[in-house]
Amino acid sequence: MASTAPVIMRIMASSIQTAKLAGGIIRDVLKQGDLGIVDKGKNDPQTEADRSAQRCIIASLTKKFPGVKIIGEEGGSDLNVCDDWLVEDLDEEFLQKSCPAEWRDAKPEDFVIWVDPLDGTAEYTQGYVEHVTVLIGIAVKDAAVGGIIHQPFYQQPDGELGRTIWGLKGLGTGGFTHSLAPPGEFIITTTRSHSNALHQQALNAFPATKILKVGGAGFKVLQLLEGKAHAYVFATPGCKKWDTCAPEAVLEAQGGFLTDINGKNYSYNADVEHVNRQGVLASVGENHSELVYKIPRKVREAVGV
Ligand SMILES: Nc1ncnc2c1ncn2[C@@H]1O[C@H](COP(=O)(O)OS(=O)(=O)O)[C@@H](OP(=O)(O)O)[C@H]1O
Ligand SMILES: [Mg+2]
Ligand SMILES: [Mg+2]
Ligand SMILES: [Mg+2]
Repeated sequence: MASTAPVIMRIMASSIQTAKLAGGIIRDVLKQGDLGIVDKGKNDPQTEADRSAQRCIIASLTKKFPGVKIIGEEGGSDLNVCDDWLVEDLDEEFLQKSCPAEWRDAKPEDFVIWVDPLDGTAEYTQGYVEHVTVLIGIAVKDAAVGGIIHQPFYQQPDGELGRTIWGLKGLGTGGFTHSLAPPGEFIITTTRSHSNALHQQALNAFPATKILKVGGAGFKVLQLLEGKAHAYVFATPGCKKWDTCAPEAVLEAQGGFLTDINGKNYSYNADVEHVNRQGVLASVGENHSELVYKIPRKVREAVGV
């Protein structure tokens, strides 16, 4: 029987299942060995895994939600996919949850789904597979509201590969255990493949006890959620709306913040510029605005207030 749950609950439940299948495709491409790397720009690779995972996600979500706008990192995809790549089912456990009142009446035309089929592509090609995530972000009008972060290479205690983290503002999060980062330290997580002089100036302004250089916006936000870092700093343009929509929604559903370096949330409607011009600053604590003011004015002015 078709579910009568509100649209946002069905999009979330379908995205959970779709992200898992996309994760399997990403593992399969690596196993088979020919990554089919194409350079989209400087330090901006695309592989067969990015292309195939995107086709699976966009074809599945388009078929299930024909009235919803979907924007994927890898551009227009051929939606004519084999049945094995079409996800029909919804995550039943998620569907049992109660929909927060604020999203209950949202209509298909209110949504934009931002898809990053493989976040951390540079790291995927270099063997840092634990940094890789599949990101499906759900915006209602301007706001990032729901998100799925799937880690295809996460090893479960029973040996199974992959785990799926979700967050919906007003409902909460699932799929991981939230921990706070160690008090008395200040650990920053940041890019390992897209640094520059401006970004370095911002990093230098923080009293960091440790700097973790890892790939992907999804993985960095997981480090915040699991207490491995206190703040995620990226003080330069480069990452895009599909990098931040899902991580922002999951982090904020857990009480954290993901904003530009001026402390402002990005907009995620269908007409926004894809590049996050004012960088990224994310944290789990209640001192987010203090972090904003640590970034030197000259960095802020160069990136654009
Ligand atoms: N300068 C530049 N050029 C092109 N692409 C860029 C740039 N900076 C960040 N990104 C994209 O942002 C995603 C995360 O990359 P990083 O971990 O290096 O940076 S970040 O700190 O999370 O922004 C990662 O997304 P994926 O392409 O999905 O892997 C990067 O491609
Ligand atoms: Mg990319
Ligand atoms: Mg990305
Ligand atoms: Mg990507």
